[in-house]
Amino acid sequence: MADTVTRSGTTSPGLLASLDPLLREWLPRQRWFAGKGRPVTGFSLVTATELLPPLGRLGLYHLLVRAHQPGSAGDCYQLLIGVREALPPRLAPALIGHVASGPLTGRTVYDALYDTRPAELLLEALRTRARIGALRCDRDPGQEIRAGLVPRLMTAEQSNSSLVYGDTFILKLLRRVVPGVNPDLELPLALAREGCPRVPAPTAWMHADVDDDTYVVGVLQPFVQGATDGWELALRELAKGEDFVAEARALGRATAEVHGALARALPTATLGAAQIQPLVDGMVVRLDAAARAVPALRPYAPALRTAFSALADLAAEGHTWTAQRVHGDLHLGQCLRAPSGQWSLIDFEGEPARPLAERRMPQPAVRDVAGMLRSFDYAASCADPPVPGWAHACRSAYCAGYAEVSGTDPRTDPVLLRALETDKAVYEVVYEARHRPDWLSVPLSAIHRLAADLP
Ligand SMILES: Nc1ncnc2c1ncn2[C@@H]1O[C@H](COP(=O)(O)OP(=O)(O)O)[C@@H](O)[C@H]1O
Ligand SMILES: O=P(O)(O)O[C@H]1O[C@H](CO)[C@@H](O[C@H]2O[C@H](CO)[C@@H](O)[C@H](O)[C@H]2O)[C@H](O)[C@H]1O
Repeated sequence: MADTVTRSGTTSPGLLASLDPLLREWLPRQRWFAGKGRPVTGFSLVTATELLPPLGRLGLYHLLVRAHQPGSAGDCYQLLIGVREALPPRLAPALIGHVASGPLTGRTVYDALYDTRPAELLLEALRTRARIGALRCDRDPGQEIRAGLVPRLMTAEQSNSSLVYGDTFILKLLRRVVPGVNPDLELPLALAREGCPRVPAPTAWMHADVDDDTYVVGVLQPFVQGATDGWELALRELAKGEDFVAEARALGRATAEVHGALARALPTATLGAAQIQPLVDGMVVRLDAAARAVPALRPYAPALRTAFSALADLAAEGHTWTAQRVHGDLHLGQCLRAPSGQWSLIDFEGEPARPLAERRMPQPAVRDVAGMLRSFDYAASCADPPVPGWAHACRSAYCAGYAEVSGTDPRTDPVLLRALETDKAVYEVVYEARHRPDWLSVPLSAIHRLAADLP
């Protein structure tokens, strides 16, 4: 690969100027674009690496670009831009546009993740630990990567983009990137070191080095073949009127296994009043912001605040909690069930909208439990006709499974659980209002229950 790759630089400024009008139109339409609802007013280049020169049939650029928007410094996105004379019909969905000015005038540019050759180049770069321009690949020497695996782009609704190679590996290319240690690589690596089998161990990874900053831009891991995610499975069982108790219990056990391994692998902390107060303050700030953004939440805000103040009160009385690294955005869709029945947890990025430093802070492990409990509630809300008691049975089984492995039933700390479930439901209200307004009633019905402090 090295001989087909040249370090970029000279063409980059002209390159971005010529892409600018096309990206302004294309970027906001992408599922993974985080700045929805605000116009993109321009771009600046963070780094550009020419992977294939645009002289032949196919040119290829790896870019990190900052998209400027009113009211923020602008998020940085990873783009893999292909350049061709014209797009074959199979690449029509990848079209970004036709360049009207600058060094690529007259050429067609497109999202190269849809294209076989660029996807192959990425795997080859990881396999060979390539260093190309800003890109630096590394891999686990203990795992073999066979050359020549056939790539396909996943079509699932995602916050990032993933390529599957021969049903053997999956490469997640992070779209919105921030400099620093990314928990989506950090935690699976730590779990692999602990020998935890509940999380696919990273096989290889790619960084972009820009001045003093390092961005994690891609993580390759074994593909769990024939897996079904917990959300799909739960909906399937609900549609048949079947309970999900055995799976919920297995998920509780899997979550506790992962928590145990994370607590062994990475620092833990004790949270007393001094540490709980900022945590509670954060919950209140998020609630207030959510109530400003979503008017339907406002009538519940005073009652919801009592869930948070009760936690602060308990801390003031001298109660302490253990904090550790957690998944941070655990829900049924982040759990994969292999045909063997084994569960794996994926996507350790945390809630994407939160600052990285916050996502990497030790927290009560019950935060993940609260996420899963909310998820059973979500699934039950989708059932038509409703299956009475389904969510309650799953929630109980999940907590019981968690207790079997960890020795602690999350329900024995109802104040913490209610605060964290409330915080999650508030997050979901904002998430749904922003991304899926038709679903807003799902977290709002939980808000109604939590505000009344009902089980
Ligand atoms: N190791 C894996 N094996 C099989 N499928 C996977 C694996 N990792 C992710 N997936 C699939 O890819 C989808 C997206 O992965 P995820 O890490 O959640 O990405 P995102 O952060 O973009 O949401 C998952 O919902 C799952 O269907
Ligand atoms: O998987 P992501 O990291 O992109 O997570 C985001 O999207 C999720 C929806 O796809 C969202 O999850 C919410 O909806 C799920 C059902 O679709 C439900 O199972 C979850 O419990 C609920 O929170 C997640 O909150 C968001 O961060």
